[in-house]
Formats: sequence, structure tokens, C-alpha cells
Amino acid sequence: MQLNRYQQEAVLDDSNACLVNASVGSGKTTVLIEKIRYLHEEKQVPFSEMCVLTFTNKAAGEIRDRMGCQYDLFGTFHGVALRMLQEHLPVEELGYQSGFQVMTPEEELEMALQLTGEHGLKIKYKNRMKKRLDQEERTDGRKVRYQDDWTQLMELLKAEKRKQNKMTYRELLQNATQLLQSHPEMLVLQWIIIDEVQDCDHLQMAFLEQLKKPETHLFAVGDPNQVIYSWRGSVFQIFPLLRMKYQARELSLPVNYRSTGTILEAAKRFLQNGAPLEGCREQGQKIVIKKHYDSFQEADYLAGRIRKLHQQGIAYGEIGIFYRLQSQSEILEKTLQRYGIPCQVSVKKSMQEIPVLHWFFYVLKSVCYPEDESSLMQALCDKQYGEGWTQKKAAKELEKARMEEKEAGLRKNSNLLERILCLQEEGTDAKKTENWKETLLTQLHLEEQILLTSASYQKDMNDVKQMLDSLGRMDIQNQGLGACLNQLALSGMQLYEQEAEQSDAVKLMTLHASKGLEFDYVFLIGVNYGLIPLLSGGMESEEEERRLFFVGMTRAKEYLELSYYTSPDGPRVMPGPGRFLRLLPERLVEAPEDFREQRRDRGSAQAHLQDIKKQIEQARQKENVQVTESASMEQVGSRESVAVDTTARSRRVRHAKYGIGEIVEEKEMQIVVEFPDYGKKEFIRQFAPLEYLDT
Ligand SMILES: Nc1ncnc2c1ncn2[C@@H]1O[C@H](COP(=O)(O)OP(=O)(O)OP(=O)(O)O)[C@@H](O)[C@H]1O
Repeated sequence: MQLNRYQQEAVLDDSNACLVNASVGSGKTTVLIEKIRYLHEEKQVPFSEMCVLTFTNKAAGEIRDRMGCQYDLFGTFHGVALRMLQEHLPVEELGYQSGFQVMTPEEELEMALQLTGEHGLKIKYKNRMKKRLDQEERTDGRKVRYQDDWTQLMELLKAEKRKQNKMTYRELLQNATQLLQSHPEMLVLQWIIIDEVQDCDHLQMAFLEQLKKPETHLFAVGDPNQVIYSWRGSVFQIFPLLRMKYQARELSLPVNYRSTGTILEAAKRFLQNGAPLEGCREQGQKIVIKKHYDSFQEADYLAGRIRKLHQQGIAYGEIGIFYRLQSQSEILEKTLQRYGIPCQVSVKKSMQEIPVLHWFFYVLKSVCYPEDESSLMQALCDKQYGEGWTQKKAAKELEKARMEEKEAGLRKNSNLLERILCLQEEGTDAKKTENWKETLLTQLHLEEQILLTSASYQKDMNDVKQMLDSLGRMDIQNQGLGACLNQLALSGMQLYEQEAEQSDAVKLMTLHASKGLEFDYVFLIGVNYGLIPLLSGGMESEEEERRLFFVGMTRAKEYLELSYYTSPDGPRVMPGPGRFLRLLPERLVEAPEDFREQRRDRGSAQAHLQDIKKQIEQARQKENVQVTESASMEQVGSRESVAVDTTARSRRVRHAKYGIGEIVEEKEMQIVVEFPDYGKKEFIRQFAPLEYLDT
């Protein structure tokens, strides 16, 4: 493939820091790969002196495959931090031993629950513990909301993790950052290359800051118009931030190779940040807007439409159906199956959400780490696949088994505990043999354990085998089972998406999952207010919804169809076309007559604020929705698009959850309040659950 002049400039750039603002479909991946190749082949930079950071294992895998190299520092931020801690940095200084384990969030939760029980701690709302743990990590413990023993629990948890030699995902990055800071000489790289830089969060930025020495070159590629994960904490306006920090040169990749002129022109309506976007293809056909009564009628229509497309020679794999919420997939999937159309729902399922794998992961950990009694307890106490013992009974049995072994020197192999202990005794060499998979399956009597008679036996066995296959692809012979389990703990999220990919099936997925993909035919459904955009409380989330819609539209190469319901199922969903549809230029769309009429009535294609307000009010009345708080709006003050009312008076308000705060901004529809412990929060003025303390 011949690189265009923008792509060439990016590949050949040699500045100390370079930021590439890459439009959708402009060949980001192509440029990244060519850059690495150029540095290695032309500039003789050894792979060992490059660090390539991505956000998904899939992206890292694609780069590694296309480069034909498996170098350690090519991977996700967390994966690279893990390898640095395993191979380059002195983890002992932080109180860990070198063979530490990576802990999944679920494991941390289980540990926290166990500690709560053991120490008789009073923790309010235990069902919210996962959320609180997550928040604790994001805010470094600054948010303690309830009067309970949370602080004590956090201290115990920290000590227990060190004792058990385990690190959470976040701790991997934090610890690597800390050690890079205290040992700046230990890892001096020539190049750092980052993909999808717009998704970096504060922790990743801190890691980058320590990794990049003055002599290290930084080459970062991203698209500010594809920021769809700010709820995960990605840093707002990363481009200006990096530009200022490293005096980075800015380049752009404006040429989109993917979509027809019509699709691109329409998508431009949703562009923010003023980025250039040029097409290079023919105009193509108009974007089709369809109206459906409800999701059932729509599913029938889509099945018929797809059948016809297939008869015309369109491969199922070239068709994508996108929706806002995962719950929308069910009716579609069932209907397509009824019509005999192969389809695949892309669901992000973590390994921990599949019960048999959740259990088997603990079994493997206890085989690999004899000192990890908490994993052994989890494996034994599992009611479905383990022995179903209580913690007390499991501890007693463990003690007994150890005594018996001392006395008789033999294991009976009669239960899971005995089998795990047997495998532990065989030591790590057994796990490195070529037949390690068979050894594990037979010695653990897995078929028996998973119960031959159970209805889910076949699926469970397949899942376990798939997990062992994933481990098998990880060079278990050289790295050992422990290191591979750590990688598995990190990649568990994406494991099943990758492996189950069917080439000739219609793909059903959420808009979030569509990022990075492309299809000839895209059906983007449910463009009703309350779904697309999702009912939200603030301008910040509103803008993110726009970017998400933009991402969805720009996945289409040839044909884009957008649809709405006149009688939607969800209580918070407004009937009729959502305002995003009305933002599309009339000449680019083919729409039903009543849609065009409505549009004429409104007199303008621009959805203005009054319109938004009305829709919000209607939606609220429809369900009498109480929830009005928006997501945290820490950076709201710095947004260019938000008009600040300079006449705002300073007033104190009280919020049931956040306490007393001060109004710092007032706009036509929003109020921004700053709370001492929670920072800035934005509310819709009309529904703000605020008590005004002094007027
Ligand atoms: N110089 C080029 N000439 C022709 N086609 C190109 C060129 N560069 C990239 N492409 C093609 O453009 C398409 C989009 O490229 P790619 O998937 O790398 O884009 P991207 O920037 O990662 O997209 P997105 O951010 O939207 O996911 C691919 O099909 C790729 O082969």
C-alpha cells in the first residue's frame, strides 16, 4: 500500500515528541506499523529499545503479528507494566516478591468480603462494595462517604495483598511508575509509541511521564473525536496537555479511506474539536432513515432486509448492527436465528463472569502457588464445581491432609484438595512439560469435577479447554504457568471476544464495541432520545454521546441505515426520531415522509437547547425519573463549548449525598456545584435535588 503524504510525514518524523491527530479510518494502524518497521529497519532501533503501548490486547496482538515479533514491551499499558515489574524493576523494594500474582477486580472484592467477615467490620451497603473499591482506586481513597469501617478495611486489604504477594491492575501501573521514578536509569528507551492516546487516564499519563526520559522519543497517535471512555477516567484534552508538556510537534492524518462521501459528510456534523476530515471515495448512496413501530417489528424488518442482501451476494460478515444498550440484542438475536441468519453477538464477558472459569482459575492458581491459601479456599468452597465446603471445613481438611502426608507420605487423591496438593508437590517442572494440559485435566479429574451428568457439562468443558488453549499460546514452556496466569488475569476481559469470532455471521454489538471495526453495511438502531443519546444529566455526557454516534456512523463503508421507534419499549425512551437524526443534512438522507414533515415543522435541522429541554422534560414526566445528577464534571470549566454565565452569584446549596457545596457556574439549563469532598458536579437546573441555603 502506498502511504499518502500525511502518513509518510508521520512515519519519517524524528522529533523528540510527535502527536498525530488521526481522523477516523485514516490508517492509524497502518502508520503505527510502518513507523515501527521504519525505526527498526532504517534507523536500526532494536525492538528492545522500543515500547509500544496500546489499549487492547487485540491491538497489541495485531501489531505483534504484523511485525512478526514478540518483544516484551509491545502490549497494553498494564501488560507492559507487568513485564517491567517481572523483569526490569526491583519489586522487592515495594515489599513484593518477584513471583507476584496479578489480581482481578473480582478477586480483590472476594478478599475484601472475607476480611470484612474475619474482622467483624461494619461496612454499609455491601452490594456496593465493588463500586466503592473501584472508586477508591480512582480517587486514591479521597472519597469516604459512609460512616463505617471502610478505612480500616482498606488498610487490612492493602496489608493482605502484600502478604499474599498480589497486585491489582491499577497497582501494576502505580508500582511500575513508582519504581521507574526511583530508578530512572534502569529502563532508558529510545522510542515510546502509543496507539489511541486519547484514551489515556491519569495513571497512564503518570506512567508515561516516568518512562519518557529527555532522550526518549515519543510518538503518539489518537483521535480526539473518538473519546468514548471518559467515564473510565480518560484525561480530557490529552492532545493540548501532551503538546505543552513535551513541546510536541503536531501532525494530522485527515484522509479517510473507509467511507463514502455521503457518510463522511453526514458524520462531519458530529465532529468536535475542529479536526480536518477529508474523504477520497465516491459520493455513494444516501443514508437511509427508517421508522419502526417497536423493536419486534424492527427485528422482523432487519431479518428480511438482511436475507435479501445476502441473496444479492453480500456476505453476512459484512453486515453490522449497532445499538446503544446490550439489552437491545436479545430480540434481534432470536429473530435472526428464527430466520436462519447466522449472527454473533459481541459481548464483553470477563473470565470471572463464567462460573466454571472463575472456579478453574482459582484451581490453577492454587496448583501454581502452594502458599496461596485463599485461592485454594475459593477453589474448594465453590458449591458448583469445588467440594462445596465451608471455609472452616476446608481449613480443617487442609490441616488434616498435611498431617496425613507427613505421617504416611502418600496422597489418596480422593478429593479436589488431595489432587491439587499432589500437583503442587510435583513442582513447577510438571507444569512445563509438553503434556501439561493433559496432566492437568487428568490429574485434577476435571470431568468428574465438572460432573458428566450436568446440563452445562459440554459447555463448561469447552470453556475450560479454551482457557487452557489460551494459556498454551502464551509460551508456558519457557515462562512457566505462573507468569502465564498473570497474563490471563490481565487479558481475561477480551479472551472470549477474540476467540469466538465467526467470519460469516452478522455482527451485533453496542456502539462502544464497534470502535476500531468496519463493515460494508451498518444498521444503527434505536436513534430515539433516551437511547441515542442516552438520557443523561449533563453537557459532558451529551458530548460523549455525540462522539459515540460519530464512531458508529463512521464504521460504515458503503451503506448506513439509521432507525427510530414510534412506540419504543423502554420507559425512558422518547417516541420518534432523536435529535441526532435531525442534525443530518436533508440532502444526504432518504427518510419517511413524516420525518421530513416534522423536520419542516421545526424549521431547522439544528436541534437547539429549548428542544433538548423539552425532550428532557417529557422523558422525565414519562417515568417520573428521579435521577438527575450527571457524571463528575471536573474539567467542565475548561471546555471551550460551555458558555459560562459570568453573572452567576455565589450561593450555598445542600445535596443529600454530597453535602454542602457552592454554585460555581450557572447556565441556562445547568448548574455546576463544587463540593469540598467530591469536586465539581453538574446538575440539570430544573431537576437539581438541591436545597438553597442562602439566597
Ligand atoms: N495509504 C492508504 N491507501 C489506501 N488505503 C489505505 C491507506 N491507509 C489506510 N488505508 C485503508 O484504510 C482503512 C482504514 O485504516 P485503519 O483501519 O488503519 O484506520 P484507523 O485510522 O485505525 O480507523 P478508526 O480509527 O476509524 O478505527 C483500511 O482498510 C486501510 O487498509
